[in-house]
Amino acid sequence: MIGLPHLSAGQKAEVLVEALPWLRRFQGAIAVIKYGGNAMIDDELKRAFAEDVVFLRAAGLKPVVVHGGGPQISAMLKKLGIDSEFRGGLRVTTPETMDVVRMVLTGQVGRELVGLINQHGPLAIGMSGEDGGLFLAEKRDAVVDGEQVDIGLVGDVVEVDPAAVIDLIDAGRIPVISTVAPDDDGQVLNVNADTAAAALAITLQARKFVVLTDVEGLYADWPDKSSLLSEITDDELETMLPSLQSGMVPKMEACLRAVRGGVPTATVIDGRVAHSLLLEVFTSEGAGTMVVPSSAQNGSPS
Ligand SMILES: Nc1ncnc2c1ncn2[C@@H]1O[C@H](COP(=O)(O)OP(=O)(O)O)[C@@H](O)[C@H]1O
Ligand SMILES: CC(=O)N[C@@H](CCC(=O)OP(=O)(O)O)C(=O)O
Repeated sequence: MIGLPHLSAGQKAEVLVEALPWLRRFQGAIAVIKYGGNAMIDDELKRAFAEDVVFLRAAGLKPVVVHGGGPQISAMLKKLGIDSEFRGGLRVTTPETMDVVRMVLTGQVGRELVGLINQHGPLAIGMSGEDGGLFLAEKRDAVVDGEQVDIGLVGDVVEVDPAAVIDLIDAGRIPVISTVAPDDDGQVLNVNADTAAAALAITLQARKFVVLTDVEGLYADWPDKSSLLSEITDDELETMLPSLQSGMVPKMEACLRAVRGGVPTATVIDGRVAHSLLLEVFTSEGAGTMVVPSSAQNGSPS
């Protein structure tokens, strides 16, 4: 975990004052926050994430957490001696793998996050795409070197019924969502968490979509560390998408989809930095890479 330098009283006051316009701008706003499994590195970081989410709620935002758990699923599959591979950033999912995905995401990762948030009060309620008809999924292929490849029980969200999530938000709760989702026949599919989070952000008309991962943001020329982008438009991102690799493919596709779907900004931030979520929401510098519509300038808060 990366620590913060010691601040004087004056510097602390400055930080609080700087937050004021952002607190005003985001009063009552829904923020969909995707917490990637690769960013859940240690207990302290997970605790800091839970604090940030509770802070957002206390500051008058309406946070909705959508979590991943890719590394946690891989660890469990390994423990059980089940082979697993990714194609085009998506896990090849057999029926046996699907059982493990569901168990780990909903029964392990989701439970842990709910527990951490609820150390601050009875706020978080865990649910999956199966609960209250939240997500309807449809089987999808992966695209590898321009070819469609069958990757088994993997789906894309095709419909979102946000009623259950809205009920929770209206009751002052923080929904914590895992992204397994049934298809039309009730077959449960493995849905990439970035993809599902974007679909939910669009349906909820979220004012912010923030994705926590294990890099500083999007690099124009990965892995050249000097090529980190602080802002990119949706059109620029579309042009760049075919050159992206591995987990960045579904992640940046999700950001593009969210912004094109009406979410004002989508930001990829470094989940390995404690409280990066607060920096992103409440400071003028922000954090990570922000995707903005080509037609809009992000600018400063009003
Ligand atoms: N252009 C790029 N910019 C940043 N990261 C990239 C890029 N291309 C590939 N990556 C890789 O994508 C990873 C993030 O995706 P992923 O591992 O799926 O994270 P998460 O579990 O948070 O969804 C990074 O750790 C990095 O190794
Ligand atoms: C289809 C697919 O790849 N599903 C993902 C679901 C979890 C996820 O997306 O987790 P992260 O956000 O931590 O990557 C998987 O099985 O790993």
